Amino acid sequence: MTTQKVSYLTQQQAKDIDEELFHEYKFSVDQLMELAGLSCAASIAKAYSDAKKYSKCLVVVGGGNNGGDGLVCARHLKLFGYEPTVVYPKRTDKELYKNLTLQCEKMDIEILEKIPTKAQFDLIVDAIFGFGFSGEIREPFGSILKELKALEKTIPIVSIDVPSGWDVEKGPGSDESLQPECVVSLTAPKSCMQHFQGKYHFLGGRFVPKALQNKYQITLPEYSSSEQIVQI
Ligand SMILES: NC(=O)C1=CN([C@@H]2O[C@H](COP(=O)(O)OP(=O)(O)OC[C@H]3O[C@@H](n4cnc5c(N)ncnc54)[C@H](O)[C@@H]3O)[C@@H](O)[C@H]2O)[C@@H](O)CC1
Ligand SMILES: [K+]
Repeated sequence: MTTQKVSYLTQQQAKDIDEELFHEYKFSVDQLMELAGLSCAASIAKAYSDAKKYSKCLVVVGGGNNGGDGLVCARHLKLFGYEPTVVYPKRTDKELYKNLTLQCEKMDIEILEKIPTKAQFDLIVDAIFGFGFSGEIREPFGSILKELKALEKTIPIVSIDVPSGWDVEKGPGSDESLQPECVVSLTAPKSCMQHFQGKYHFLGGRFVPKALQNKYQITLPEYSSSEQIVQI
């Protein structure tokens, strides 16, 4: 764990940095998503390293880029020896998402529409909402978050970037706000993470150019050598 200082981003700053990465630095979405999803799987492999004990991972995927990170994460978890199942209630009608879904299917990762009631899982990956979340939670995600909340006391939840149901800046508020055991912040933690009380907080998404970091005056902990993640 690091004791170095870390900055927290407002929702607008997260969106501005995202825009700049794509439009000024000309990264493509799939480039950054691959690194983001990989760092989530790497964080899981670090915090929940016993791939037998935590074999059955349920990856719950939303319709935006946070969901895309979840699909990439599922693929890497499989390569790391876990047995992920994806729940993808509203498939995104874009080529990138279709490709990510196909890649999972071709790696024998089951893709379901609903959370199975009978199956037992060892770990839940929350890839429902990231920094693009706002307003009242719309269905089917309100019901899905309720189902996950009923499981969170017995199964550890790992949230990608922002715990779903949390206001990106103010933190948990509604009854549907998850209380994850682990969060993997991407690029830099969002303001809501100042309210995080879980066990593990990692930073991943090691793709921020120094000039961009300086422009937004973001202080981040140092990644060591070739590591994709650093524990905060
Ligand atoms: N530059 C970056 O920082 C990167 C960000 N990435 C990921 O991209 C995420 C942001 O992606 P997006 O901007 O696509 O946004 P999100 O994926 O956070 O959220 C957008 C999705 O949630 C839905 N949604 C929003 N509010 C809702 C509500 N109240 N009820 C129901 N549905 C709601 C939208 O319809 C949309 O499908 C980040 O959190 C991170 O996970 C990574 O993929 C790569 C790089
Ligand atoms: K999330």
